[in-house]
Amino acid sequence: MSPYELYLVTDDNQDLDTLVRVVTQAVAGGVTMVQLREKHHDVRDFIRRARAIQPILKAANVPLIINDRVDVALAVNADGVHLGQSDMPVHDARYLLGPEKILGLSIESWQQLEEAKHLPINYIGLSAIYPTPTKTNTQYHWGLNGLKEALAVYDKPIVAIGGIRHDNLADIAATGVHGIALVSAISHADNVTQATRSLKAVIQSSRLPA
Ligand SMILES: Cc1ncc(COP(=O)(O)OP(=O)(O)O)c(N)n1
Ligand SMILES: Cc1nc(C(=O)O)sc1CCOP(=O)(O)O
Ligand SMILES: [Mg+2]
Repeated sequence: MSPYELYLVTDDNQDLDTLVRVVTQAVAGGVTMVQLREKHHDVRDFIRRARAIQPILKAANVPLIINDRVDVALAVNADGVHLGQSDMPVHDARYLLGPEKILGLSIESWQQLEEAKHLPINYIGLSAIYPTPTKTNTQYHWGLNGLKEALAVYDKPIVAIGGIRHDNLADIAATGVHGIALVSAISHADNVTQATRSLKAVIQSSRLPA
């Protein structure tokens, strides 16, 4: 099983109590990785929110990934960082984080995919599979065929992100992609645990036999 299989990216609009509830319930439902994504809070709140969810994730052995900020990841001793194309360059991040931490990079074009083959990263986020209201500044939409082609030419794990929900999940999972990252399908569910279990069941039943 890939550690990226069902990857929750948190909703930065949710207050601390909601964040803790969503992460607790998503872990109960079987998420395999959690990224804390903060776009509005200051660095103190970012660290506070990371420390609030960290014990829940540690108890369940679910890695905590910090979005954008290597300093926050180092401060809380998170398991890794996810960087975009305008965040800290990956060589600098790898130098600061050391060889063991998980480092992910968003890939928004075929040229970036080619360049990523030579970078010291653990996985890429294929940005974005479909347009999504959760992040409106995505540069390119890979679609199902782009995802399949990327899987054919890139050797490290690929995480699909953007506009993935219950009704299009099976097709994405059937490509054999290593991970599926979701914000709203988990964070905005009425019953987070049940939604997570159900998403995971779709992923596992859609995978081609090895
Ligand atoms: C798993 C994953 N993939 C892509 C992204 C997007 O990162 P980025 O391009 O840096 O955009 P922001 O999330 O920082 O707005 C991601 N966060 N996670
Ligand atoms: C955080 C993020 N990054 C993306 C990218 O394509 O780089 S899309 C995205 C948000 C995904 O939200 P939802 O699952 O609600 O569509
Ligand atoms: Mg970023």
